[in-house]
Amino acid sequence: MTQKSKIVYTLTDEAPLLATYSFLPIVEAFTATAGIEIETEDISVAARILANFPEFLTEEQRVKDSLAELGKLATAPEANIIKLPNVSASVPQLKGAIAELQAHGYKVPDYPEAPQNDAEAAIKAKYAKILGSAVNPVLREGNSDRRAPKAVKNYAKANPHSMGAWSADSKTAVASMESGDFYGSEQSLTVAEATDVKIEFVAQDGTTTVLKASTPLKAGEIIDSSVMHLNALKSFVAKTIAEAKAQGVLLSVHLKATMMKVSDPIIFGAIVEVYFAAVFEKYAALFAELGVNTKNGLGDVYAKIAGNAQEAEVKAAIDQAIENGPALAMVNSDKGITNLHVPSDVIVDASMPAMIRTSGQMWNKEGKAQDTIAIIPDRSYAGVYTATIDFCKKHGAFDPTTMGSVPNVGLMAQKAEEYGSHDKTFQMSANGVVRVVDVNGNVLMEQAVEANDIFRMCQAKDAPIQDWVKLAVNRARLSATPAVFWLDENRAHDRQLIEKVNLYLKDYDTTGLDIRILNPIAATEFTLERIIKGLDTISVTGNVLRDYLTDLFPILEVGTSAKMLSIVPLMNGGGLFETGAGGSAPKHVEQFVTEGYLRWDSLGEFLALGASLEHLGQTLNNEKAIVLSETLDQANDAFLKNDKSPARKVGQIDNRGSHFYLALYWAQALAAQTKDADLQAIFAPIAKELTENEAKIDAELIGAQGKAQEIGGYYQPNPALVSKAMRPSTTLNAILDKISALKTA
Ligand SMILES: NC(=O)C1=CN([C@@H]2O[C@H](COP(=O)(O)OP(=O)(O)OC[C@H]3O[C@@H](n4cnc5c(N)ncnc54)[C@H](OP(=O)(O)O)[C@@H]3O)[C@@H](O)[C@H]2O)C=CC1
Ligand SMILES: O=C(O)CCC(=O)C(=O)O
Ligand SMILES: [Mg+2]
Repeated sequence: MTQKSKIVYTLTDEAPLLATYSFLPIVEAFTATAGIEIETEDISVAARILANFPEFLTEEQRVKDSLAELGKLATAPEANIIKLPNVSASVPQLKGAIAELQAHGYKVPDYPEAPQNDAEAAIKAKYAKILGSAVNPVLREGNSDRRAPKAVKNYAKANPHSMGAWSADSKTAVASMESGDFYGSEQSLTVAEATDVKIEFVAQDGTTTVLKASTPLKAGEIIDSSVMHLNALKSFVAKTIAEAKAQGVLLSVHLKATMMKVSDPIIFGAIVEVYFAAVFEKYAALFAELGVNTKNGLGDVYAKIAGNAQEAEVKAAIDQAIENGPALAMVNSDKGITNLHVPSDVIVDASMPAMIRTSGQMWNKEGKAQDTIAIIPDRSYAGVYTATIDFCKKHGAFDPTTMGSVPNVGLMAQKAEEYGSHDKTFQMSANGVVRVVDVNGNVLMEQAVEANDIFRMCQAKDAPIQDWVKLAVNRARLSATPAVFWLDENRAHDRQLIEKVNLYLKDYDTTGLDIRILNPIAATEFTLERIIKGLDTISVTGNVLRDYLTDLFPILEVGTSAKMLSIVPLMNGGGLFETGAGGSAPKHVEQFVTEGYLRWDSLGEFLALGASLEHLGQTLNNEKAIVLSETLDQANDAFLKNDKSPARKVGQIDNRGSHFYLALYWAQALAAQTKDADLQAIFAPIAKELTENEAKIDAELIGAQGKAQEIGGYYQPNPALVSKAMRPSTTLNAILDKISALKTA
C-alpha cells in the first residue's frame, strides 16, 4: 500500500449526529484492523457558523472550515467520504443555531434580517452561504446512483410497512398554475464555445442594473432562464384556496425551500400572504413596523408580535382567517403548527410521498387524516405526483409485498440545473426585462418581468451530462433493467438535454438494452404500470427529480428512504457515499430527549460504509478492506433477516440496539471467513464474547431507555453528554475496546 487508507466520516446534525456517537466507535474499531484511518469532519450548521466568523471568536473557539476542505477533497481522486444528512437551515433554524451558540459563549453575530450598514450587510452575506442546502451541492462533484439493494427490497416484501388504502373518490389532488410559472416561461440554449455571461435588468426607463456580473460557461454547457410571475402565482393561490374550501378538504403547500433557498421562501411567503390576506391588509402598518417577513412563514408573525400590545388581537385575527379559509394541513396538530408556519417544515420530496402512503391524506387540526389539495405551484415536476395520485385512485394503494423497484441515476454534478441556481435567482424590484448577455454583447436570453417576479437562471455542464448518460447505460446493463430518461419535450431545457442524451448514447453499445425517453407524466405511468406487476424500472433524471423520486419510490416501496444505497461516483475518481436518501429527522431528536429512545434507522450508514470499504479496497488494493466490506454485506443481510432495525417505542430495540446487532453479525461474519487469517484471529474471540453477552448488552441498552436525556444543546450538543447517552452499555464498550488491543497484539 502506497497511499494511506483513509475514510472521512461527516459529523452532521440532529438524529444522524446522535446515531454517529454510537455507530462511529464501532466503525473505528472494526476498520482499524485493516489499517484504515477514520477522520471526522464537522459540517453541522453550528460548525459552519463558527467556521465563517473566526473574528468573533477566541483563539480556542475557532474551528477550521471543514466544508471547504471536503469540497476540495471531493475533486481529488483519493476522496472517500461518508456523508450523513445535514440540516439545510431555514432562517428560523439559523437564528435558533445562532442563539444556542451565543448561549454556549460563542460571540457570533446576530442574523441581521434588515442590514442597517455595510458591516451588517457583510454578515448577512456570510450567513446566506450557510443557509439552505449549503453542503450537498459543494460535495456532490459527481452524479448519483441511488437504489434499494436486493436484501432491503426482500426484507420489505417479507415485512411490509403500513400503507393507507386509497379510494377512487378521494378528493386529494395536486394544484399547479396554468401559466405564469417557471415551466411556462423557460428558455434554454447550449453554448458552443466557452464564454462568460452577465445577468442584467433593464428597467422600463432604460436604466440597467447588473444582477450578476460574471458566470463563466464551458463549451457545450446548457443554460436556461425562467420567471415565476408573482401576480399570476397569487391569483392561482386565491383560486385554489376557494376550491379547497368549496370541496371541504385541507389545503397544503409543498415546496423545497432548502435547496431552492432564494425562490421558494418567496413563493411560500406569497402563499402565506394570500391565505392570510385579511390579516395582512388590516395590520399592514404594524407588520411593516415589526419587520414581519413572510418568507419565514406564519411563524415569523408569531415571533415578531410576541409581547406587543396587539398580540392577542393579531392572534385572534389569524385564528379567524383559518376559521374562514379552507382548513390548513398541520405539521403538528397538538402544538397547533400549520403547514404555513415554517418554510422548512414541509419539504416536497418527503412530504408528498408521506401523504401518498397515508391514503392521500394529511393531518387536520384535530389530528385526524383528511383529503387535501396540495399546492405545488410550478408545473415542471408536479405532474409526477398528479399521475401517481391518479394511479392510486384507479388501482388502490401499492402493495409493498409485490411491487417492483425504481432505482435512480440522477444528474447532479457541479451544481446542475435548478439546485445550482441560488446565485442566479433574483426577485425583481420593478417592471422591465432581464437579459443574459455574453462577453461579446450578444443577448442570449431575455425575459419580461414585473416587480416582485422571480427570475432564475440555471446551468448544466456538458461533462456531468456525459457522465450521467454513461452511468445510466452502466446501471441498465448491470441490472438488466429498462431505463427511462424522464425528460419533457415541452420544456426548453429538456429539449437541449434530449439532444445531448441521443448524441451521447451513441458512444455506447446499447444492444439488448431498453432505453427510452419519456416526459415525466408518461414516465410515471410507464413505471407505475410496471411496478404493480413487480417489475423494476430505472429512472434517469435531472437533479430535482433525482431528489423527488428517491424519496417517493423508497417511501412507497420500503417505507423510508433511509434504507437506500446512495452512491456518488465522483467525476475525478473518488467516492462520496451518502447515507440513505432522507433527511435529519428532527422529530426523532425530540423523542430521544424526552424519552431516551432514538428511532433513527442507520441502515443507510451501514450500506454507505460497505460501499466505501469496497471502493477503498479496490482503489488502494487493500485486501482487508474488501473482506471487511464483504462481511459487512453479510452482516447487513443477517441484520435484516433477524429484523434488528429500530422499532418506534420505548422498550423495543432502538438505534443503539441496532448498532450492537450490526457489530455482532459483522464480527461473526469476520470470524467465519477464511480469506484473511489475521482478521479471523482478531474477530473470533470478539464474536464469541459479543454472542455470549447478547442478552446482557441488550438489557443494558433497553434499560437506558424511558427517561429524559440531557445532551447540552440541539445544534451544538455536548460531545461528552451525547456520547454517554448514546453508549450506555459498558459491556459492549469494553468489548469494542478489546478489538484495538487485539489488533496491536
Ligand atoms: N442528504 C441530506 O443532507 C438531506 C437533508 N435533509 C434535511 O433534513 C431536515 C429534515 O427534512 P425533512 O424533509 O423533514 O425529511 P426527513 O427525512 O428528515 O424526515 C421525514 C421523516 O422521514 C423519516 N425518516 C427519515 N430518515 C429516517 C431514518 N434514517 N430512520 C427512520 N426514519 C427516517 C422520519 O419519519 P418517522 O419518524 O415518521 O419514521 C422523519 O420524520 C431538513 O433540514 C432537510 O433539509 C433532507 C433530505 C436530505
Ligand atoms: O440538501 C438538501 O437540502 C436536501 C437534499 C435531498 O433532499 C436529497 O439529496 O435527497
Ligand atoms: Mg431528498
